[in-house]
Amino acid sequence: MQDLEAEKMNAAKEAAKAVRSGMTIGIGSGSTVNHFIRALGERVKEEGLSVTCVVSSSQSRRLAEENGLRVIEDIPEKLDIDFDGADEADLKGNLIKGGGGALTREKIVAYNSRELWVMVDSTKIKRDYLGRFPLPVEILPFMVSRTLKNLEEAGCSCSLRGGGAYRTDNGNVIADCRFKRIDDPAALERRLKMVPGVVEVGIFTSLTSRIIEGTVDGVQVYSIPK
Ligand SMILES: O=C(CO)[C@H](O)[C@H](O)COP(=O)(O)O
Repeated sequence: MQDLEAEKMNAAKEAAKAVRSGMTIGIGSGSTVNHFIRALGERVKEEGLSVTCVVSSSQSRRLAEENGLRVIEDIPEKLDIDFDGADEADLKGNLIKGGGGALTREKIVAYNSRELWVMVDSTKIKRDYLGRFPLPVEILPFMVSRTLKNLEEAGCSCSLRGGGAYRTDNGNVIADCRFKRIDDPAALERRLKMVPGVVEVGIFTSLTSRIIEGTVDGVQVYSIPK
């Protein structure tokens, strides 16, 4: 049986090796990122690395601080590298994110970083098309039933995460949108962002620089040309 946790850990440990003292990095959210934070925390403790980070969720913030990382909220310069996970990734670097609900801050952090390194287990890599994982879209709670209908006009069926009870760190709700398949991620991202009430769409395009896929005994690294 595949040990996905071991794959995530291998990807995270490999990524953590790239951090150098003095860097300011982005840190996303999720179980793979949690492995990354712990691996980096060990390096901070053992090697005395000085690392500053901007994190994309309250949960990652807690773990980062517990592991001795310095967390800041804002910075005028771009971050050196953003390290994050994904729910799906293709080999052009298109991603579906937001399984953990932190997609808006994750996209802000990724956009404002020189590089985005994505750490995934082998089940997340999709060689044909994205869209088996329901696409998370963060929306305002105001007139939410109309926003869901407007999203469905793009060819999906939507449900509110937790029946509407789930709230993001920004106080919004998440619509999980089921498409049969996503053939043109960039066009769909643009289309959904036009719907009033949509705060952010969990499709990430043109941001990824590197995908680190954890395998049973190591990693496979894919560099994504810009
Ligand atoms: O986008 C995310 C959170 O919003 C995560 O990166 C994504 O859900 C993957 O999580 P995990 O590493 O637990 O599989």
